[in-house]
Formats: sequence, C-alpha cells, structure tokens
Amino acid sequence: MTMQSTPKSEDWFDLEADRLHEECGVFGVFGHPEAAALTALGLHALQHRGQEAAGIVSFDNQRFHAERRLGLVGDHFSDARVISRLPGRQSIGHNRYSTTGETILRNVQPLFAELDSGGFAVAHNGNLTNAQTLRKELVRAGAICQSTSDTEVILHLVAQSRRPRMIDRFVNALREIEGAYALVALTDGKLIGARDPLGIRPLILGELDGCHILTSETCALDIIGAKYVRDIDNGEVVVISEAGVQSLRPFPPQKMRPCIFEFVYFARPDSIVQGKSVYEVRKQMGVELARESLPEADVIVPVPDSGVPAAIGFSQASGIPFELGIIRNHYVGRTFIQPTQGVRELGVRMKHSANRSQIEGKRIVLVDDSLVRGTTSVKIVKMMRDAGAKEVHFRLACPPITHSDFYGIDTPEREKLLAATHTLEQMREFIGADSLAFLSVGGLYRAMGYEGRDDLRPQFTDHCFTGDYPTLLTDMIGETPRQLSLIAEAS
Ligand SMILES: O=P(O)(O)OC[C@H]1O[C@H](OP(=O)(O)OP(=O)(O)O)[C@H](O)[C@@H]1O
Ligand SMILES: NC(=O)CC[C@H](N)C(=O)O
Ligand SMILES: [Mg+2]
Repeated sequence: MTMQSTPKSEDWFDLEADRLHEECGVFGVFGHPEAAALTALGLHALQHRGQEAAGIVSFDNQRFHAERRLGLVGDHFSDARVISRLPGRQSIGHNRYSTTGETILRNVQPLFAELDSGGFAVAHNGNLTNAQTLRKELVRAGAICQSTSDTEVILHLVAQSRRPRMIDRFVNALREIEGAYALVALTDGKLIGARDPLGIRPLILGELDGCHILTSETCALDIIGAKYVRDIDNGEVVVISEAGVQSLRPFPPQKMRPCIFEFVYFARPDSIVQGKSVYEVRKQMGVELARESLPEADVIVPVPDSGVPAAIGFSQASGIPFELGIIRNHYVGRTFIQPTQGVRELGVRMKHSANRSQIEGKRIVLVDDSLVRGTTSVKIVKMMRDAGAKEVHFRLACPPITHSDFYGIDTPEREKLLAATHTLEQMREFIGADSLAFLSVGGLYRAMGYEGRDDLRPQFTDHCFTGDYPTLLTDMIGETPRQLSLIAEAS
C-alpha cells in the first residue's frame, strides 16, 4: 500500500520513539452471575498475549466496577476479595504488556468514561495508526486525556458523537479510527464487540450456559468450558443484550486479512484461529521448512516454547529425531515482549538451559518460530556450543522479519530487527551458527493451506515479512515509519 505522507509531528508529541508496542488479550461476558470470575479465568488463559497489566470492569445494572492492576492476572484476580468487588452479570477484561515508560496504572485497560448517555468501558487489542493525529485534534478541541494510550481516543470520539443512540456513536467512532482493533466494550445494558475492517486482530464469539462470551482466542473458551460459536467477521460489530446477539456491518465489505503473526508466534497453540489449529499450522511450517532447507544432522532441538510445534513438524518431515535439548524454566514468561533489551537478555538467560545429554557431540538443528532482534538465537547457539554440540544449524519457521509492526505487536524501529539490517550470511555470523535458513513467504502460505501468497489480494496481513502494510499509516512520518508513540508518564 502507499503510505500516507503526513507532516512531521511536533516534538512534544514524539515522546517514545524507541519502544515496543504490545499485543493484548480481551475478554467479555454477558449475562452470567459470575461474570467477573469467568473474565479472570479467560484473562488467565490469554496471559501469553500480555503480561504487563490486567483489568476488569463489571456492570451490576446500576453501577460499573473496575479493578486494574499492574502484573499478572493470577497475582491479583485469583483473590476472591478482588472478584467480590466486581459484581454484576456483565463484565469485560484486558491483558496488556508494554515498555517501561508505559507501565503505569492509568494506561491499564479497560478504560472507562462517564458519558452523557451513561457509562462506557472499552478494552482494545491492536494499535491505531491514526491515534496520534486524532488525539492532537481532540486535545486542541479541548479534550482532557486521562491516559496516554491510543485506545483513549475511542472514548473521546464516542463522547463527542452527536448521534442519539450509543451504538451509533460507537460506530461513528470506528469510522474515524484506522489500524488494527479487536474491541470489547460495555455499556449499561450491552456488551459490544468490534473487529477492524480487515480483521487484523482476532475476536471470537462463544457461549456458556446460554450466556455470551467474547474473547481474543478460543483457549479462553476452553478454560471455562464454553462453546465456540464463531469468529467475529472483519468489519463486524456485535451488540449483545438481553435481546440476543445483533450483528452490524457498518463498513463496505472487503476481503479479510488477519495477521499471520498470530499463527507464527502470538496465539496459543491450542487455539483455533480463523478455523485453523495454530498447533497444526505451526507443525506444517516446520514441515515446509524441512522441505526447503534440510541440513545433515543428528537431532532436531526446539527452542521452547513457540518453536516446539515447528520442530516436531521438521523432525517428522526429515526423519531426524526430535529431542528436548533445551529445557525451559516455567517461571519465566515470554522474552520477545519484555519492555527493554536489558530485561530481554536477562530473560533469555533465565529462561533456557541446555540439556547436555541430548547435545554433546551431536550435529543439531535448532528450530524456532521467529527471529526478531536475535537476542534469543545468539544466546541459544552459544549455549549449545558450550554444551558440546558438534555443529549448530539454525532454522526459523517464518521468513525474515524485515519490517516493523504498527498494529500492536512488534519492535518500534526497523533498525532493531536483525533481518532489516543484516544479510543472511551476516545474520548467521551474528548468531554464531554453522548454517541459517528461514522459511520462505511461499512456504509460510503453503503451511497455511494455500498454494502460495496471492500478491494481488493477499490472504493475510504479513507486512512484517513483506513490507505490505494493509492500512493507512497516518501517524507515520516520511519514508521510515515510526512505531506509533503516544504514551509517556508525565507525572
Ligand atoms: O530474536 P529475539 O528478539 O530474541 O525474539 C525472537 C524470540 O522471541 C520469541 O520467543 P519468546 O521468548 O518471546 O516466547 P516463547 O516462550 O513463546 O517462545 C520467539 O519465539 C523467539 O524465540
Ligand atoms: N497493543 C495492544 O494490543 C494494546 C492496546 C493498546 N494499543 C494499548 O496500548 O493499550
Ligand atoms: Mg521463543
């Protein structure tokens, strides 16, 4: 797509260019007596999507109740006293992670506003690519922002809409925003779900004992024993009330383009995304990778956790035995999404250790799902050599990540992406492997069940690998788009 050229933003607004943007999980319940407890369980199942903070807002037909915390879901929302402060049959929740500068309570979602029409809470997975532009206009017009999150512009747009019905005001707000969003929102009487016009971020409808559930992933349905009903369509808004589920389609129809990185890394392997088992697809990525680039080796070693299914596929396709040559400490979370490079490096050392008995004297193939900055691979290759590996071959079950993400998941700057600044040979040298290979874009699409990428009408949002951004990037500047950067702690 063509990037919209916009005037350079003012310095006061360019607060945190060097930061990681986060991926989140959302969950909503309508009509269950234990709505908040179910939401806490759902958020626990979605913990992999964000570990910085969690929040729940409930509605008891009179008042809204909110609990927001920095930290993991289980650290706070397993406490019955916290749940008892969230009464009502309606509830929404959010998991979040971000950089240090943003690790502040006032950015923790769901965000809430008291509008003239009543209370309105919203939780957002994704990232808006024109939030900075909208926010400037809103602030100039007198809006007082309480958080520094892109999501807050949605509240202001809803508040300012002159339409009489809340749902029309919400839809009006959606027409203003660009980028990626899966939203769950709560009004006094309705649970609302919305997915951006391309369906970049996932949103699922489920059902438990006749009550309705919205969630980022199906694994959050499984934990509470709820049934999968369907994926929310791209550009669809669902309004759930005592009258049932009403579906609105306020945008012109267009082909869905879900984010392919959900399949590569973000989603939990037991989730079904767009009808596909994430586990099966990841295994198939390993199969395609083995077809494309198979070194002579004695053993296939996965880089836990996300590399495991691809390594199984690689092993099955190649006939080379699969062994757990790296043991993962289960008390350390994801490292790719830690806020600073220092913490990420520490995380990798704390997280993985070599299983010498499976490594020593062997030619090993390490299989990981993706390489972002190279932090993990450098450490792991050295660890394998220190454990006596004879040869270390590194295989990545997705193509080189050459472009930043502006839809909520990736590094802020291209310079931080190893593949954006290094050739294949330079990367091999950097990580210290005997050989290095990535799955091709064609192989990735074959693993997804297609003959290949349809370059005219691509099936997925895959800009990380192709540079093909599917939406306007209104907030970005010139040739090198910057990660949207709105958030700083002013106090
Ligand atoms: O090149 P890097 O910057 O090191 O990032 C890439 C690594 O980050 C991710 O793992 P992560 O540890 O986040 O999560 P996981 O436990 O789900 O694999 C991914 O699976 C790679 O292993
Ligand atoms: N990126 C996410 O999914 C989180 C939602 C939103 N962009 C935030 O910063 O809170
Ligand atoms: Mg990993």
